[in-house]
Amino acid sequence: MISLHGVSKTYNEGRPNQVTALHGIDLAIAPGVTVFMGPSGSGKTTLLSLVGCMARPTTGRITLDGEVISSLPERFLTDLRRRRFGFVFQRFNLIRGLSVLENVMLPAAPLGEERAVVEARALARLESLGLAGKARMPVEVLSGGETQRAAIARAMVNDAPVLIADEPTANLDTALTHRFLDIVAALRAEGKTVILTSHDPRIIAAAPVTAVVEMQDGTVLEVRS
Ligand SMILES: Nc1ncnc2c1ncn2[C@@H]1O[C@H](COP(=O)(O)OP(=O)(O)OP(=O)(O)O)[C@@H](O)[C@H]1O
Repeated sequence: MISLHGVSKTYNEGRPNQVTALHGIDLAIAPGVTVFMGPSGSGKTTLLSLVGCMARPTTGRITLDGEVISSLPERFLTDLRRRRFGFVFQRFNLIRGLSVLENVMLPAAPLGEERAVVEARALARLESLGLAGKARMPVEVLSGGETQRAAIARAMVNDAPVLIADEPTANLDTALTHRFLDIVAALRAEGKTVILTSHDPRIIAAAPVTAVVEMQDGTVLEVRS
């Protein structure tokens, strides 16, 4: 369970271009699939970056399974980020010149596990996402949908309990969106917490979604679950 207590975020504090992106958010995110929606600029990406410990709130605190994560020193935060969170970026950010398998194994490198252990886990993830046959190929040969699945495999290689994805279906057609939702349903069945932002009505109406959080002007307008 992730909890936000009075979380605010102000960018460029004290400067003429100061923007308060989040205003005193109180919210609980349970295991399952939570989708953040709302107009552009309503604070969705900012909220995801705070929950994923990529930035710190200006005020308030965030807890993960009861542990305060919003005020940890940077060196603990980096480790926590690697072990507890997987990220799928909108552009997927796979590294060209490396194979699919090498890309998927990357987030495990700093954790110091044996290469064979990580490779087995990465291959198992690729297999479950239907990409085992492409593991040794360069990422450049993947289609759009395959690239997304490789990015999900990479995000999940450390078996993190929380997957965060910003607009994951923005560039996908209907068939690939449904495929993505099947993957999300499988992650939910594994007991993971999946946190998404989306403008896509197909996602919001989808079966695996457990909660929809509607944001407006840096506040939570409504939570439907
Ligand atoms: N790094 C930053 N520096 C300054 N202002 C920022 C920064 N990131 C976001 N903002 C501002 O914070 C507000 C919320 O932005 P955010 O990206 O969180 O919204 P969003 O709901 O994710 O929008 P979109 O749907 O367009 O991605 C906006 O006014 C934006 O301009």
